[in-house]
Amino acid sequence: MARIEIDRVRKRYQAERIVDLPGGRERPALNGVSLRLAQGETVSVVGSSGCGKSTLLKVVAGLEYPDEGRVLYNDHDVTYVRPQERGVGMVFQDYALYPSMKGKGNLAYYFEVHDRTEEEAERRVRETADRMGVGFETLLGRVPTTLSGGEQQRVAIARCIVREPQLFLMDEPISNLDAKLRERTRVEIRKLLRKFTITTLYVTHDQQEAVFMGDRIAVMRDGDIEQVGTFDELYSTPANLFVATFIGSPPMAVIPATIERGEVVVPGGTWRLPPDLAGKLPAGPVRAGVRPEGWILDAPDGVPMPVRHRERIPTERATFLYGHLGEANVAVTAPIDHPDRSEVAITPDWERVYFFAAQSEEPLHVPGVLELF
Ligand SMILES: Nc1ncnc2c1ncn2[C@@H]1O[C@H](COP(=O)(O)OP(=O)(O)OP(=O)(O)O)[C@@H](O)[C@H]1O
Repeated sequence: MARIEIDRVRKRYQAERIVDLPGGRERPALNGVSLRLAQGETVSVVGSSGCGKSTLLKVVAGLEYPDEGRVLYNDHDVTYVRPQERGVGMVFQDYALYPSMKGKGNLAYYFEVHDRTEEEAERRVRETADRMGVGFETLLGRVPTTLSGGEQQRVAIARCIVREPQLFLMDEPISNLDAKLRERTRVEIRKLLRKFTITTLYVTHDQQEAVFMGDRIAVMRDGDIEQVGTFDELYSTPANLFVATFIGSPPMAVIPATIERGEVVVPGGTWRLPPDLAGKLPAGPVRAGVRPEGWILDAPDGVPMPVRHRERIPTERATFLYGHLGEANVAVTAPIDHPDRSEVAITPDWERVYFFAAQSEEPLHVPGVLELF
């Protein structure tokens, strides 16, 4: 197990394959990324396609070398150490099991190529199988083609664990599985990670999976990490508008607004600001950010919102009402028995509303945070 430090890593692929940004600018796959993982911690790396997640993982594994920056395991600089000397276990989307070997052979192969004794291999495979939990033993006697995707992924994970890696690197390990199996397998992986407490970097494009797996979550965009934190930190104190809208489902509504004489003017109406907020926000255009649970329904100063559709969430005893204010998509949490109406009136709960600059992603006001200026 190791403490990992990724220190200002920059990685640019060959010029002809670099992604172009609008305006002819080019950007590297990693743009000076820093991240620390505590011993035994799982950090999820989440972001949309092409943002650099896999490249980050490859640099940490030693499969790619950075142009600048360093990677340290327990304070040792391993930036240019070969992957096989780093003690990392890697699990990818395609299971990459040795197809001709049974589960047991897949686990024991490492000991064979490293000239370890058969007794050691036997003992370690047995210990790992025991720790992998119920039903794993039976997978040892089967070849990969006879296993389901989830089973193959369990064998792939066990094949890493049997080598006692310092670090686990997982890149979309369950994205090839169907929805039901994905759910089951993610619970299983999470349990294993907790049980073995191996430091893990877990890459996914799925926000919910990132939240489920990670002790902390790193949100990436265009080669940069925008913010790292627990789900609660990212949800309640997002560093910018991108993180605010990326984390949370349904997402935060972002409503173009104008601050004028202590009021917020939005498409379809006006809300009066409480005095502390009125004194804090600059007059002129801003963007108001409100999460589904941050609305008050049918207050006297509510702005009308036509309800386009409703989604009942029985497990939460709630209904989401979806509509628009101007161009902005809005989701509102309502009680499960909220009457089916074509229009509701909505007012932000001022204790929960965010304000962002109109032209940049900078937060102007984050609820619960006293001073941003
Ligand atoms: N071998 C390569 N050569 C050239 N460009 C590459 C190479 N690998 C990745 N890239 C580019 O670098 C950027 C980051 O890619 P990367 O695979 O790290 O993103 P990602 O976030 O993992 O994406 P995805 O979720 O689609 O796998 C992308 O623009 C990609 O096209």
